[in-house]
Amino acid sequence: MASRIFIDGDAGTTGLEIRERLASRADIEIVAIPAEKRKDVEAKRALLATVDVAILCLPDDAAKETVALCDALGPKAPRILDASTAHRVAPGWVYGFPELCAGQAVAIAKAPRVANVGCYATGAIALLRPLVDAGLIAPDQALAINAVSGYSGGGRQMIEAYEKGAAPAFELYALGLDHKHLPEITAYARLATRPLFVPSVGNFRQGMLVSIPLHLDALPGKPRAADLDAAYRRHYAGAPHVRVMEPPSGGRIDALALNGSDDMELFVVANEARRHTVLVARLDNLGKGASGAAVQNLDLMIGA
Ligand SMILES: NC(=O)C1=CN([C@@H]2O[C@H](COP(=O)(O)OP(=O)(O)OC[C@H]3O[C@@H](n4cnc5c(N)ncnc54)[C@H](OP(=O)(O)O)[C@@H]3O)[C@@H](O)[C@H]2O)C=CC1
Ligand SMILES: CC(=O)N[C@@H](CCC(=O)OP(=O)(O)O)C(=O)O
Repeated sequence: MASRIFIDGDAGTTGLEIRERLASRADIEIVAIPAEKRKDVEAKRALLATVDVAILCLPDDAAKETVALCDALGPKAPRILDASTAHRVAPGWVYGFPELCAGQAVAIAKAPRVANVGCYATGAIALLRPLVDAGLIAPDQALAINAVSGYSGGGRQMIEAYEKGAAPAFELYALGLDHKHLPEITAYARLATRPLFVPSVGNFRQGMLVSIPLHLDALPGKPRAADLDAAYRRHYAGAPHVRVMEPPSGGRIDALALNGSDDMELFVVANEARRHTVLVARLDNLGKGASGAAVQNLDLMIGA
């Protein structure tokens, strides 16, 4: 029997992308609230009681409201996959990043409530966690993470601002140094010291790079860049959506090259003579950074 899925927030950027990815699936029945009632609490409550999984593609406060509606349904509550930031480090929720560590995909498959990983966090944790687990980065290492995203990462309002020419071509933001992805990056990369995170947004719709510069001599055991690359290859062997790449021959990495894909690529670029390296993750913020990851998690949850 097909799994019944309700996408709460299906008119938004992430919701629409998920709907498109699921539209042709015979094993999934998408159920929806008529557009004019899409924020109506009673209509939501009634539908939630009839579905297997609710996927929340809402601002954080609205996601919390829908979770409260589910709580009130008791045994009739659907399983939840929340794409917002609201529950990523909350007790009782499983973090929706199947490649995080051995056992994470199984935990997602069984979980009643899964918090889909954040877009920047996907790149940052993918780069950091295997190296922390391998003892190549110390949990208390002083780290700085840089990133650039396409403007669709900011949802409908940012998309509208860029598309009417009312936004700068490129800017750094979150310069209060307290971006909303820092709690999940710190927790799931197993860091004891909160990293610095400097995101930026540019005048292109989608695409993302997350990069972490490191002095090799500041790392435990003073490894070679090849040791970091080898740790990634061990960690991601058999992961269908993550590829460890050779360093780019021209010394450049295009942020848009994975657009339209649900995969992520990792690079270890280095100047070994200088003992410098930069770890880079490339992804589509709407693909592996959001809707592609959500479908990957949903497939685990429904056993597809
Ligand atoms: N864009 C991205 O790259 C990523 C986004 N996310 C997360 O996904 C969530 C959605 O983001 P995104 O799709 O970008 O945002 P959008 O602003 O594009 O979409 C959000 C949608 O939710 C609707 N909405 C707001 N309140 C309610 C409600 N009470 N009931 C039903 N619908 C409601 C909005 O309608 P209206 O506009 O009319 O208010 C809008 O259609 C956010 O939490 C975001 O952090 C996660 C990963 C990446
Ligand atoms: C360009 C831009 O504004 N990006 C958003 C992050 C995208 C997003 O919504 O992230 P989640 O995966 O956590 O939902 C931001 O920095 O707030």
